Amino acid sequence: MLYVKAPAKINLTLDVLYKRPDNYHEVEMVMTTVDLADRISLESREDGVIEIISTDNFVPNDHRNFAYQAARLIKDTYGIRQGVSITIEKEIPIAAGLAGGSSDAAATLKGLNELWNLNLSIDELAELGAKIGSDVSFCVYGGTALATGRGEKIQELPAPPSCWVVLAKPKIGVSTAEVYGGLKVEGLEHPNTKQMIQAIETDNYELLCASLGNVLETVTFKLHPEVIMLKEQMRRFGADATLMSGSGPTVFGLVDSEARVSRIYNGLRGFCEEVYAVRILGERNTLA
Ligand SMILES: C[C@@](CO)(OP(=O)(O)O)[C@H](O)COP(=O)(O)OP(=O)(O)OC[C@H]1O[C@@H](n2ccc(N)nc2=O)[C@H](O)[C@@H]1O
Ligand SMILES: Nc1ncnc2c1ncn2[C@@H]1O[C@H](COP(=O)(O)OP(=O)(O)O)[C@@H](O)[C@H]1O
Repeated sequence: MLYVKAPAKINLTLDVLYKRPDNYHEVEMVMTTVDLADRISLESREDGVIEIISTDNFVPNDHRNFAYQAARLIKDTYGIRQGVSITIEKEIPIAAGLAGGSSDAAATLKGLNELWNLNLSIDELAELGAKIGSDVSFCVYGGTALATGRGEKIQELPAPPSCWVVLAKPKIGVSTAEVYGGLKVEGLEHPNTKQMIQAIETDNYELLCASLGNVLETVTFKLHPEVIMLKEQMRRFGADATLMSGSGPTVFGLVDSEARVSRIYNGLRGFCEEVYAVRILGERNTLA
């Protein structure tokens, strides 16, 4: 049995440059992993079957599961005869903008590389991951990175300034495809990606807070106005800066003092069930 951690990501910036002919959007995103993670265990089996076991009823247990797709891809690409039982202990909220499914796929790719002695490099695993979803390559590397293309081209960045991240997810799920589909690229207010990278490279927490930005907020705010309210509440309870992660609806707040973390956490818990106080992981993953 092999255990692999699958951490969630947040988007510190998310910019869309244009809509591509293949119907994806060309993006520029600064992403980082946080220490809220699913736990994946993998057990090789001789009958060739890929089995998904999860206690969470909202996690698909068939070919729709991204971890299933990762195992299928490895089996088909490298002609592997064995199967695998994949147990997913879900901690990351689903359809939340935190890349839970993509991270499960990335952890499965890394785990199977080890379990089946494939000796693939992290770059090869990231390339395989891009076939499953745009966020999977980033999840293979973890840490902090600039993601471009449709999200699959990854340039490593140093760890951001140390701080706390309070995450709050309203009781709604958001479809990534619907949010991208509702975006009007003309007239967008673009985040300053270069300034965000500078903030990270110079370890400047104030500049990082000032550089947060996500163009998808405009779409999700229209669909679900409660997300704006949550951002405002978080700010009122004392977060230094707030942003929606990915396509949402999770909102995160950055805080540099531990005392304020509990105030924000306790304040939000009053009207939002899913609240987490976590740290930025910062460093890149090593292979499983
Ligand atoms: C918005 C982001 C930000 O990190 O994350 P989430 O909110 O999903 O966590 C990502 O761009 C989501 O990546 P991911 O969830 O892997 O998306 P995919 O499965 O590749 O694509 C789902 C759908 O989103 C749209 N899509 C996705 C990526 C992209 N660059 N342009 C798009 O237009 C397409 O309609 C696609 O069919
Ligand atoms: N391992 C998995 N964990 C969670 N959801 C999954 C998984 N595999 C496939 N899905 C499907 O992917 C959809 C998006 O889920 P998720 O990756 O959690 O969100 P997001 O794209 O917002 O980061 C879910 O609605 C779910 O049906």
